Amino acid sequence: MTWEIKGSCIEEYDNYAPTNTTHNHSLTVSSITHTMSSPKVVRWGICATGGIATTFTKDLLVDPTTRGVKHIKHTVVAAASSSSQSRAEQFLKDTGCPKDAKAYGSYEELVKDPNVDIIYVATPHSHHYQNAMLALEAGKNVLCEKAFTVNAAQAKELARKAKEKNLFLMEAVWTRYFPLSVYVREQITSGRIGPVARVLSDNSLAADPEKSFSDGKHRLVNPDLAGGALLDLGIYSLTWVFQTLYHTQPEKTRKPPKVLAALKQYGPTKAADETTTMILSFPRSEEEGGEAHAVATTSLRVASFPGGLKDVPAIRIQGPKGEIQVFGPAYRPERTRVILKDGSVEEKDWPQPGPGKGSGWYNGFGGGKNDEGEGHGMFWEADEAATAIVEGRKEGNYEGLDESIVIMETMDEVRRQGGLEYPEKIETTKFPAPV
Ligand SMILES: NC(=O)C1=CN([C@@H]2O[C@H](COP(=O)(O)OP(=O)(O)OC[C@H]3O[C@@H](n4cnc5c(N)ncnc54)[C@H](OP(=O)(O)O)[C@@H]3O)[C@@H](O)[C@H]2O)C=CC1
Ligand SMILES: O=C1OC[C@@H](O)[C@H](O)[C@H]1O
Repeated sequence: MTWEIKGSCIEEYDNYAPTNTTHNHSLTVSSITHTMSSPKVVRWGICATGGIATTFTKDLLVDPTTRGVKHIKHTVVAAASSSSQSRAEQFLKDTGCPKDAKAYGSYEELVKDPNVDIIYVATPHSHHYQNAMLALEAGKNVLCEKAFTVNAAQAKELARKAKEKNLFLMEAVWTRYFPLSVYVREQITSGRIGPVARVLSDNSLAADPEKSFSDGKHRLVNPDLAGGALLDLGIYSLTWVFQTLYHTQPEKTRKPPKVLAALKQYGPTKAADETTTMILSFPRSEEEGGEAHAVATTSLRVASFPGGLKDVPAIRIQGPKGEIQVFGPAYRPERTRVILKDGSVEEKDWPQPGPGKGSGWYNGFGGGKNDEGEGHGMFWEADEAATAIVEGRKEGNYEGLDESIVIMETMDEVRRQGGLEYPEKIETTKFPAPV
């Protein structure tokens, strides 16, 4: 096999374009051209065996050429469960992993496996810091589920450790890597709607919490697991705000927002948020359009789409020349609409590619579905992580560690204003956590 890296140019997802459009779509995923006789295989180790680990692993095993990706392939060489080795074995079977993949009964064993190139951390956010640090300390690259950590101090420590060890580290905010998100950012940077003046962003699920999580143990409401709407769902409301108002700015001039927050505690546990709303103000020079505003909101009580209705935009990105609307759940949108001042309207559908229908998604508390073989959309972030490793990059292209840290700082400030603190054992930066 040869794997040649050249100096400049782009890689295209040339088989994947939105439907209902004549738009000529090419996505820049790297700053180098890959010329190869066969794709580079990246070997994954899966840390935890819960809901999202299952969805992600199934997506990893979808043939990348079904989305036009030819320069890399993914394989799963190991998975670990903190509960038992047999659970890891079952996980490997259920997700259709290669027969020789190793099953471990502890995360410590997984990170020592010399065949693993990158670890995907899929534990509750309360545990991301400890689990990602374990992997980095052992010399492994890491893709870590959202929310990256419980607080910004932990995020900074992980970034520091990755740098010290010269390892790749990325927060797994899958939505950022969707072709739909790339398209939206391109509409902004090309100036199509003018400088963005305001963003309205909602990611809310009417989860019926007292009924669905009546014992208070579910990760969405359990303070020991950093429960609440903000870290689980609000991160997507903020993702849309940051990827449109912050990431689209030149790195040198990006400035963190001022934040004003209202946070309602979830009654039964009083240590997780039920509904949180943030007003953000991004400082900008006059040449950049001046100060820009955002309202980002999230809730476990009420829904962005009551009754499953998806005809209300979850995100509205507004500029003087027009507005971009994004439909479907903020974490997995499937349609965009651009409305320009001249009255023209352009709609695009963005179904997830893959062998299945791409119609279901895992929602973290028993709803939704995860159809056999469907493209869920988590492969885009996996492609980015694998591409970075092959290229020798240490961060993701569409959300670097500095940006993950600024977002964690924003959520810290929201929690400070709302009086939401988690137990010290999960807020700590000590590694390993004191028992
Ligand atoms: N990107 C996305 O779309 C989604 C992302 N997520 C994120 O993924 C993470 C996991 O969520 P999800 O898969 O729904 O959660 P689950 O509860 O389904 O799975 C979490 C897994 O983590 C492991 N684990 C380790 N320690 C603990 C602990 N103390 N309590 C509970 N589980 C533990 C367990 O696996 P084992 O016993 O094998 O070690 C468990 O199965 C969260 O950070 C969440 O924000 C969740 C849903 C969707
Ligand atoms: O990341 C997520 O996206 C889908 C949600 O339903 C889930 O709770 C969350 O963790």
